[in-house]
Amino acid sequence: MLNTMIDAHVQCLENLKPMAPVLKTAGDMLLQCLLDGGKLMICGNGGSASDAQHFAAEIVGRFERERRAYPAVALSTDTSILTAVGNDYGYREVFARQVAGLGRSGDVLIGISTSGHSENIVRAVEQAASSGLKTIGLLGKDGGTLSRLVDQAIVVDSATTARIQEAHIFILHYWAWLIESGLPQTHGDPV
Ligand SMILES: O=C(CO)[C@@H](O)[C@H](O)[C@H](O)[C@H](O)COP(=O)(O)O
Ligand SMILES: [Zn+2]
Repeated sequence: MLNTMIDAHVQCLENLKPMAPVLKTAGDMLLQCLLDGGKLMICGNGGSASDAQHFAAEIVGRFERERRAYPAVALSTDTSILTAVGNDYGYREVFARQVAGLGRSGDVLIGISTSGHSENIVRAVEQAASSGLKTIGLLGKDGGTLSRLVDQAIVVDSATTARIQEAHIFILHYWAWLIESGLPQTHGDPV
């Protein structure tokens, strides 16, 4: 089984090579947002919530180089907001409500969903559009509903959630590198 998983993982990453232009375009959108004074908002469920938090940490903290902090917020971290909004408005609203409260025109929302169908991500993207944010979907399978809603859809060509998630974190690391390469550096050794 391990060899099968490794082969599928490698194939998923190989399939990203022809997507280089679209991955670069989306990464440049994130970089430009930060250079223009905007912030990144990221949301996902389960493993994708972890990916959202992982990426936000690399933007606010650092990836590989010393530089000033830049703003990125994972919408899966505040349990008081998640429980209040989930309890009062329903789980589908937990991210959209935060986009409504925190999102500003010029910000970018990244919605991460392996199925492309999670309702709370769909609602977050709808809210982002009406609040003037740009949107990127990090998706899988057939891209789902989200592929038709976001400004820039990235669909990992696999039917297996775990393999899609592994490609997603690879893409997020590529974006962290691309963003950091375009931001002013400060003195310090690469990590
Ligand atoms: O990490 C995993 C499976 O590998 C799970 O926690 C998975 O993220 C959850 O089932 C999510 O609810 C799936 O949502 P989505 O990717 O379809 O939007
Ligand atoms: Zn997982």
